[in-house]
Formats: sequence, C-alpha cells, structure tokens
Amino acid sequence: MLSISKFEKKYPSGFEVVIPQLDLPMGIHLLMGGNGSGKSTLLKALAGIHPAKGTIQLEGISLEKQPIEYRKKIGYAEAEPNFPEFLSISDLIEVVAKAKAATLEEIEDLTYRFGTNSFANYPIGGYSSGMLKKTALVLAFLGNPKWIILDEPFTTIDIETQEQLIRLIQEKSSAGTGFLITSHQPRTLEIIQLTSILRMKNGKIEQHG
Ligand SMILES: Nc1ncnc2c1ncn2[C@@H]1O[C@H](COP(=O)(O)OP(=O)(O)OP(=O)(O)O)[C@@H](O)[C@H]1O
Repeated sequence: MLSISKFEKKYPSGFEVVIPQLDLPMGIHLLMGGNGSGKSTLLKALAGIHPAKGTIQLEGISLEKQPIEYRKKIGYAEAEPNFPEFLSISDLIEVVAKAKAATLEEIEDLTYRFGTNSFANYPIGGYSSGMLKKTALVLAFLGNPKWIILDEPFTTIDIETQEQLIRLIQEKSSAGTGFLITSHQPRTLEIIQLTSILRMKNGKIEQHG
C-alpha cells in the first residue's frame, strides 16, 4: 500500500497540489491529467525528491521518519531525466546498485532488456533523449523496489523498448511490485490490466476508480 495523507505542496506561484487522503493498494495505477495539473509534482514528492507537507508511507515505512529505508524501497524515473553529463550509465548503475543492493544478474537483465550495453561507457552529455530515458528506467527498476514510479515512461523510447517496458511492468507487478505511472498515451497501457485510473485536475485528484 502506498498511502498519502494530508498532502500539500505549494509553489511560490500559488499553484498547489492538495490530497487529503489517497491509499493505493499494490497493483498498477495510472495517473492522468492535463499539462500542468500537478502529476509530476506529486510523483517527485512520492519519490522523496521534492519536500511536501503531509504523510507519505510505503508499506508502512514513512518517508519522513525512515527516509533512507523509504528511498531504498522506491524506484523513480522522471519524465525528462537529468544526470551529470560527465558520468556514464555504468557509473550511475554502480552507485545505485550499491545503494539498493542490486545483484549482478539483475543489472545484466535490465541493461539487456533496455539495450543500454551499446552505450554503457559513453558520457551522458552525448546521449539522445531516448538513451537518457532508458538510463532512467534501468535505474528505476534496480534493486527490486517495492514500488516503482514512472513519469511519462513511454515518451522518447522506441516501439521495441516500449514493448520491453510493458512486459517488465507486467512481470514485476505479478511478482509483487506496485506501480504508479503517468502517461498522456494511455493506449500504450491498454494491454495491461490496470488496478485504477486516477485523474488529476488543478492539483487535486478528481476521480479514482
Ligand atoms: N519546481 C517548480 N517550481 C515552481 N513551480 C513549479 C515547479 N514544478 C512545477 N511547477 C508548476 O506546478 C504546476 C504543475 O506542474 P507539474 O509539472 O506537476 O504538472 P504535470 O501535470 O506533470 O504537467 P505535464 O503533463 O505538462 O508534465 C505547473 O503550473 C508548473 O508550472
């Protein structure tokens, strides 16, 4: 269960995301909403990147009270990934794999599925947008997180990688990983049995079902 309670995140512009209570059971949840409705803001807070008011708990582990344990149990890929340009995907994998106790087998499987071996040692500054997205996805899945949060994961990746990603989401979900995914292309997810579709408007979850 991913639980959000009394959540508030306000920007200086006055825009705010307010969620009194949201409990997501293990499963695959799709978060939809127009541009600027607050989806990425919520996802960044759930990933522990943006501080926000309220309580966020993942399988009973509190982001506020057990921040390291919480972050080890969550994987996150942002919509427009940004990494230090002088590093390579291999460098990032090494750091994240160590922090999240990922196995060599897991690294080999993920890098094979996402086809990142061909640019494993290139500096990130030279990556295309698709290569950057693949890098973010490999890192999000490393260490078998309990929940994986994917912000627009299907944009910029080729069809073959989109199919790989759908297969991986299905496999991991069957093995007990929860997913919260945003997408402006819900048709990509049509073949997946979704647990719920959440709709966000103006910083509020309008509909959940
Ligand atoms: N770091 C920030 N500082 C200030 N305002 C921000 C910041 N990030 C987002 N916002 C503002 O918050 C609002 C919601 O943005 P957010 O990125 O969460 O929307 P979104 O639903 O993910 O949009 P999209 O579908 O376009 O990606 C927008 O008005 C945006 O300008």
